[in-house]
Amino acid sequence: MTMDQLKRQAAARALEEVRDGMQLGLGTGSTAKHFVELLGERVAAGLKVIGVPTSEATRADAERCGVKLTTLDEIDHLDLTIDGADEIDPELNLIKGGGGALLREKIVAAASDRMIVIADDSKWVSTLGKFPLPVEVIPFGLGATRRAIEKAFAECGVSGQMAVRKAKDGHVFVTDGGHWIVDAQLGRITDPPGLAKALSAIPGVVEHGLFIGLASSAVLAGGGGIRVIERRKPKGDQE
Ligand SMILES: O=C[C@H](O)[C@H](O)[C@H](O)COP(=O)(O)O
Repeated sequence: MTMDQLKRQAAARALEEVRDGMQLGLGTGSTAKHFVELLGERVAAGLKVIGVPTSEATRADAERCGVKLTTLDEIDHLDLTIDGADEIDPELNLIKGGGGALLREKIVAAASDRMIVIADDSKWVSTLGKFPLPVEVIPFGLGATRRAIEKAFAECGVSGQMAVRKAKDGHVFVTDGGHWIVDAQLGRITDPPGLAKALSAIPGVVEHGLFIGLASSAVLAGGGGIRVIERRKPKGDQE
């Protein structure tokens, strides 16, 4: 089975959790795209849901698939968010933002009663950090922000190369919110909640790709079938 087929299987399993009338957060990336397409098929067959997209790319996909959309200004909460991830650890802490959508993804996940992470099982790791950690920053004062990020890394016992993300055309990658992303090659993040807190305290950091205590469950598709892992601690618990 190809990686893409595994992603679609995980998306299909998560779709089983969707009920008529739900307000959904719609994630970003190649796995979330499968979910939006499968959701579109259910909508065409009569399912009534409304979604909040986490990126302009997902907005376009959802519109193409006939999924009705709204915003977090028009509704006050979401029942369920389905999104992919770049890494998932056994506590269901995540690294997200490989596609640059981390800011809207985190706002949507935080506004949602539940978040299901869908992935092929190559995303499952014992310790986060092999995937470069995306940190979304304001371009103004970037030198100072980078120094503050380095200091936060040192205080949290991690270090590694940082690079401003470039788009395929070689220009600086600009997020949907108009910010830049610094990717940090940390290798091993031993205290994800501690690092998340330290990064959030830096003025030039808009958001970072550590999702702590947000995922309720993970659906992992692999050669041996599908595994569903439930988070043991309540949503928002970072200890
Ligand atoms: O910014 C992008 C998102 O966080 C994605 O959910 C993440 O990068 C995983 O994407 P994919 O499903 O394409 O591996």
